[in-house]
Amino acid sequence: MIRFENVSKVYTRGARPALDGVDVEIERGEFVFLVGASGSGKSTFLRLIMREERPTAGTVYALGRDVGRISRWKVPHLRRQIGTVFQDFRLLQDKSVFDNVAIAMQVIGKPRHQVRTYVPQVLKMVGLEGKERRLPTELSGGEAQRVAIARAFVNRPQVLLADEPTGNLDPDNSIGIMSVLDQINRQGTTVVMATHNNAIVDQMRKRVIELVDGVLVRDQSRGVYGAGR
Ligand SMILES: Nc1ncnc2c1ncn2[C@@H]1O[C@H](COP(=O)(O)OP(=O)(O)OP(=O)(O)O)[C@@H](O)[C@H]1O
Repeated sequence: MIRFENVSKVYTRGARPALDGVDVEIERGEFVFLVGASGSGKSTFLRLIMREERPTAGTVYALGRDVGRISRWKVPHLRRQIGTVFQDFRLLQDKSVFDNVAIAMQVIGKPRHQVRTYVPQVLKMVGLEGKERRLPTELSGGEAQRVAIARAFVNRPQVLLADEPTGNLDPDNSIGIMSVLDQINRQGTTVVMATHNNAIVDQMRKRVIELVDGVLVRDQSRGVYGAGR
């Protein structure tokens, strides 16, 4: 599903690599935490998968393709199959909850009857039934992140990448968000989540990949945040 083969990423010539010789494989249907200190390369790892960056050396495969080499015009097609969620939600502030999610379907040309059917279904799944007409300013942080997840998932991507999705949330809301991500994973979507949230990682007992200064130092199934360190 996702494979890094000896991947390095150097943003600025002469600077320390953001990723340094990373080799790892993530299978279809897995749930993986990516942990490490600030600046250890977690966001870079995710950006390489969605082709926001290209590797300086090595190869990144996602969904059967060499992501660094697909032509520019095929990048949108790749991204359709990869949902993304960020710490800061990134909602359209002047659009309702419903419209924030509907847009993800409309931009890829899904017919209106499908939008009317699937948007309420996915909003229900994330626990926002009855809040379709609210604006983002009328939501709590936890609710806003649920909208962002609904938007990322409504087209049923094969992969969901989440960069610090609980970073702005209190512990209760974080647990709620993790339960939604877990449900999504149980429906078959591969989830890769970068996080500093040790309580969440310790509680979920999923695979943990740890980066230190761009080097993969640990890959543990059913791991915890700071094993053996
Ligand atoms: N666009 C960029 N240009 C230059 N350097 C960058 C760029 N993006 C990231 N870096 C550098 O690459 C390294 C890894 O950054 P990255 O954002 O991947 O780390 P991270 O683990 O996601 O950090 P955080 O937890 O703070 O988000 C850092 O040293 C960072 O300063």
